[in-house]
Amino acid sequence: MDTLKRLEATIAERMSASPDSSYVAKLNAKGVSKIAQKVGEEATETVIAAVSGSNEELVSESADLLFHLLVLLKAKGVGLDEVCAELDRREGLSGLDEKAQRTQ
Ligand SMILES: N=c1c2ncn([C@@H]3O[C@H](COP(=O)(O)OP(=O)(O)OP(=O)(O)O)[C@@H](O)[C@H]3O)c2ncn1[C@@H]1O[C@H](COP(=O)(O)O)[C@@H](O)[C@H]1O
Repeated sequence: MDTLKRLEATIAERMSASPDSSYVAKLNAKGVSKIAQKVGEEATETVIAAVSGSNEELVSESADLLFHLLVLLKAKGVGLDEVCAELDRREGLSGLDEKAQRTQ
Protein backbone atom coordinates (compact mmCIF):
# COMPACT_ATOMS: atom_id res chain seq x y z
CA MET A 1 0.00 0.00 0.00
CA ASP A 2 2.84 2.40 0.77
CA THR A 3 4.08 1.83 -2.77
CA LEU A 4 0.71 2.72 -4.30
CA LYS A 5 0.35 5.80 -2.07
CA ARG A 6 3.85 6.93 -3.04
CA LEU A 7 3.13 6.35 -6.73
CA GLU A 8 -0.17 8.26 -6.40
CA ALA A 9 1.77 11.25 -4.99
CA THR A 10 4.37 11.03 -7.77
CA ILE A 11 1.62 10.92 -10.40
CA ALA A 12 -0.09 13.97 -8.84
CA GLU A 13 3.20 15.86 -8.99
CA ARG A 14 3.94 14.83 -12.61
CA MET A 15 0.44 15.66 -13.96
CA SER A 16 1.43 19.30 -14.44
CA ALA A 17 4.99 18.62 -15.69
CA SER A 18 6.02 19.16 -19.28
CA PRO A 19 4.65 16.44 -21.59
CA ASP A 20 8.11 16.42 -23.19
CA SER A 21 9.73 15.16 -20.00
CA SER A 22 6.92 13.19 -18.35
CA TYR A 23 4.89 10.18 -19.54
CA VAL A 24 2.19 10.99 -16.94
CA ALA A 25 1.86 14.58 -18.20
CA LYS A 26 1.86 13.41 -21.83
CA LEU A 27 -0.89 10.86 -21.18
CA ASN A 28 -2.91 13.31 -19.06
CA ALA A 29 -2.77 15.89 -21.87
CA LYS A 30 -4.53 13.36 -24.13
CA GLY A 31 -7.57 13.32 -21.83
CA VAL A 32 -9.63 10.86 -19.79
CA SER A 33 -10.80 8.79 -22.79
CA LYS A 34 -7.22 8.02 -23.84
CA ILE A 35 -6.19 7.20 -20.25
CA ALA A 36 -9.23 4.92 -19.90
CA GLN A 37 -8.31 3.24 -23.19
CA LYS A 38 -4.78 2.58 -21.84
CA VAL A 39 -6.28 1.03 -18.69
CA GLY A 40 -8.37 -1.24 -20.93
CA GLU A 41 -5.31 -2.25 -22.97
CA GLU A 42 -3.23 -2.96 -19.87
CA ALA A 43 -6.11 -4.97 -18.37
CA THR A 44 -6.28 -7.09 -21.54
CA GLU A 45 -2.50 -7.61 -21.49
CA THR A 46 -2.78 -8.67 -17.83
CA VAL A 47 -5.49 -11.21 -18.70
CA ILE A 48 -3.39 -12.61 -21.58
CA ALA A 49 -0.34 -12.90 -19.30
CA ALA A 50 -2.44 -14.73 -16.68
CA VAL A 51 -3.87 -17.19 -19.19
CA SER A 52 -0.87 -17.87 -21.39
CA GLY A 53 2.18 -16.04 -20.07
CA SER A 54 4.71 -16.52 -17.33
CA ASN A 55 4.21 -15.23 -13.80
CA GLU A 56 7.00 -12.74 -14.54
CA GLU A 57 4.91 -11.32 -17.41
CA LEU A 58 1.85 -11.27 -15.15
CA VAL A 59 3.75 -9.22 -12.56
CA SER A 60 4.96 -6.78 -15.21
CA GLU A 61 1.51 -6.33 -16.80
CA SER A 62 -0.10 -5.98 -13.36
CA ALA A 63 2.33 -3.16 -12.56
CA ASP A 64 1.41 -1.44 -15.87
CA LEU A 65 -2.29 -1.87 -15.05
CA LEU A 66 -2.06 -0.49 -11.51
CA PHE A 67 0.05 2.44 -12.70
CA HIS A 68 -2.41 3.40 -15.46
CA LEU A 69 -5.39 2.93 -13.12
CA LEU A 70 -3.80 5.38 -10.67
CA VAL A 71 -3.33 7.89 -13.52
CA LEU A 72 -7.01 7.46 -14.47
CA LEU A 73 -8.20 7.92 -10.87
CA LYS A 74 -6.08 11.06 -10.53
CA ALA A 75 -7.38 12.46 -13.83
CA LYS A 76 -10.94 11.90 -12.53
CA GLY A 77 -10.16 13.47 -9.14
CA VAL A 78 -10.70 10.19 -7.27
CA GLY A 79 -8.27 9.39 -4.46
CA LEU A 80 -6.78 5.96 -3.80
CA ASP A 81 -8.09 6.39 -0.23
CA GLU A 82 -11.65 6.46 -1.61
CA VAL A 83 -11.11 3.12 -3.37
CA CYS A 84 -9.53 1.67 -0.22
CA ALA A 85 -12.47 2.93 1.87
CA GLU A 86 -14.85 1.13 -0.51
CA LEU A 87 -12.79 -2.08 -0.20
CA ASP A 88 -12.79 -1.68 3.60
CA ARG A 89 -16.57 -1.19 3.52
CA ARG A 90 -17.02 -4.39 1.49
CA GLU A 91 -14.70 -6.27 3.83
CA GLY A 92 -16.98 -5.15 6.68
CA LEU A 93 -20.06 -6.22 4.72
CA SER A 94 -18.62 -9.63 3.91
CA GLY A 95 -17.81 -10.02 7.61
CA LEU A 96 -21.48 -9.25 8.35
CA ASP A 97 -22.57 -11.82 5.73
CA GLU A 98 -20.43 -14.46 7.40
CA LYS A 99 -21.83 -13.54 10.83
CA ALA A 100 -25.40 -13.72 9.46
CA GLN A 101 -24.70 -17.15 7.95
CA ARG A 102 -23.21 -18.40 11.23
CA THR A 103 -26.35 -17.40 13.18
CA GLN A 104 -28.73 -19.06 10.71
N1 LIG B 1 5.25 3.29 -13.20
C1 LIG B 1 5.38 3.95 -14.24
C2 LIG B 1 5.15 3.37 -15.53
N2 LIG B 1 4.75 2.14 -15.91
C3 LIG B 1 4.67 2.18 -17.24
N3 LIG B 1 5.00 3.39 -17.72
C4 LIG B 1 5.05 3.86 -19.11
O1 LIG B 1 3.84 3.49 -19.72
C5 LIG B 1 4.05 3.40 -21.11
C6 LIG B 1 3.23 2.25 -21.59
O2 LIG B 1 3.86 1.62 -22.60
P1 LIG B 1 3.06 1.07 -23.84
O3 LIG B 1 4.04 0.33 -24.67
O4 LIG B 1 1.84 0.37 -23.41
O5 LIG B 1 2.56 2.40 -24.55
P2 LIG B 1 3.35 3.38 -25.49
O6 LIG B 1 3.39 2.76 -26.84
O7 LIG B 1 4.66 3.82 -24.92
O8 LIG B 1 2.36 4.63 -25.43
P3 LIG B 1 0.96 4.83 -26.16
O9 LIG B 1 1.29 5.53 -27.44
O10 LIG B 1 0.26 3.51 -26.34
O11 LIG B 1 0.20 5.72 -25.21
C7 LIG B 1 5.57 3.29 -21.34
O12 LIG B 1 6.02 4.48 -21.96
C8 LIG B 1 6.12 3.18 -19.93
O13 LIG B 1 7.33 3.87 -19.76
C9 LIG B 1 5.29 4.17 -16.67
N4 LIG B 1 5.66 5.50 -16.60
C10 LIG B 1 5.88 6.02 -15.37
N5 LIG B 1 5.75 5.30 -14.21
C11 LIG B 1 5.95 5.95 -12.88
O14 LIG B 1 5.54 7.30 -12.98
C12 LIG B 1 6.58 8.14 -12.50
C13 LIG B 1 6.56 9.45 -13.25
O15 LIG B 1 6.88 9.22 -14.60
P4 LIG B 1 7.05 10.47 -15.58
O16 LIG B 1 5.72 11.12 -15.71
O17 LIG B 1 7.54 9.89 -16.89
O18 LIG B 1 8.07 11.37 -14.96
C14 LIG B 1 7.87 7.35 -12.72
O19 LIG B 1 8.86 7.76 -11.81
C15 LIG B 1 7.41 5.93 -12.42
O20 LIG B 1 7.43 5.73 -11.00
